[in-house]
Amino acid sequence: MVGIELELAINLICDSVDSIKDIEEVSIEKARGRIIGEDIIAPINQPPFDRSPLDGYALRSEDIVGASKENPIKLKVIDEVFAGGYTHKEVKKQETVRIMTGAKIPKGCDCVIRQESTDYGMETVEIYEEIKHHQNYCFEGEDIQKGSKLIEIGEKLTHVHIGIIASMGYEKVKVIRKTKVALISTGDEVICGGTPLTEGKIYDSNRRMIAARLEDLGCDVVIAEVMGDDENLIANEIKAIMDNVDVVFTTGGVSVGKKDIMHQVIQILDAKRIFWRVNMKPGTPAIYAVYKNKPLLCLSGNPFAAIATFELMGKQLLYKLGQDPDLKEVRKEAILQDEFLKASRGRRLIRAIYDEGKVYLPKGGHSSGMLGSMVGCNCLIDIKPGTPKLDKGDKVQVVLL
Ligand SMILES: Nc1nc2c(c(=O)[nH]1)N[C@H]1C(S)=C(S)[C@@H](COP(=O)(O)OP(=O)(O)OC[C@H]3O[C@@H](n4cnc5c(N)ncnc54)[C@H](O)[C@@H]3O)O[C@H]1N2
Ligand code: MOO
Repeated sequence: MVGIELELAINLICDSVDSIKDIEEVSIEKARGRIIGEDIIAPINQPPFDRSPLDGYALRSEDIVGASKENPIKLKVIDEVFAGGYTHKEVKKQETVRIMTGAKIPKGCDCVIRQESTDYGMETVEIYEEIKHHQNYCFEGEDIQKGSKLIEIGEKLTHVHIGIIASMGYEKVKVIRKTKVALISTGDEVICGGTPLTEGKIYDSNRRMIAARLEDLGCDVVIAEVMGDDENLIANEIKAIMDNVDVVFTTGGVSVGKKDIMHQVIQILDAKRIFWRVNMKPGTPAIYAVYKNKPLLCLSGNPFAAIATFELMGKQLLYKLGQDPDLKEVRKEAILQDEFLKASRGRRLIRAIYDEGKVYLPKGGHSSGMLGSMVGCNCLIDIKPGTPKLDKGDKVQVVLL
């Protein structure tokens, strides 16, 4: 093999770029899935006051010792308090306040009795059950203590984080800005959808497919173009867009054909080529270069090769840039449930479906140019070089997508 190992390729790619440090402030409505750019320290207690978890009566537990249905204890109701309100009255011996769930517990009370254990009295109330000190009592700060660290810089915000941030009264949060990506599909045979398909042409799938995947991965696709085979045009375009993006991905034109123009594009740009060819199938002829200190990853035009190498190398590059922990490569051992009869002289990665330790092959072809059988696949089986075939029951390693 003439290329480098996949692991080395990933290391070279990741070592060549710095993580994005730019922070932007976004409304919490838009913050789900973003990487937080600051520690969030609680500015208040949650709940912000001692409150009732029940609809009932707030009282002093010592006043109702021994209370039961047979031996009710009568208390004077001195006020009524709803969630959102409060009373300034202090509850003294043999007194109580009618209270609703979520309302602030009045001074003097140390517990709340549920209304079902009373006669629901308005002026006075009969209590039918004894409860203890601090029973049915929510303390200020019992959920979140003022000053505690709620979210650490670098965490990915889930809906639960958003709930917590919202409970602290914040409307905005600082996050790492999204990774800005440009995509270019090359090849004179590649045309955009919506135009008639003429002889020898094919519709572009790579640009739309990778753009959609980039959205899944939380990136901002700022440019997505179909550009033909003119190396000067492509080089000029990359020159023009590189300042506005963090990374450029291209597909097509990386192999050894007369029109495999990405080699010339890299020369015209005077970009630093880091590697060409990775010891694996699909996507062997991938090229990686650095231009204006930014990454230019050129993938094979074959749609399966393009998406597989994007998943293996492109995703790790995006992980380094945007620091989204969900983008880190995950490998699992699995037991193959089908056979794969093709010999793998070199390392081969094939599409498959992983489910709880088992892995299934999809129906349909496995070649680099075929995308149809990729539907529903959620992993790549990493087949070692020199594997004659895979049998049902073989233990394999998969890379989750
Ligand atoms: N003599 C040799 N020929 C080839 C070799 C080799 O070593 N010696 N390597 C083969 C391998 S492996 C691959 S992979 C391909 C890679 O070719 P390129 O990356 O240069 O890609 P293209 O030739 O431009 O396209 C390949 C294939 O994919 C179709 N394509 C391209 N772009 C798109 C797109 N945006 N959407 C859909 N389909 C696309 C294109 O029409 C070709 O059919 O080279 C082998 N050849
Ligand atoms: O390396 Mo290429 O993607 O197999 O056909």
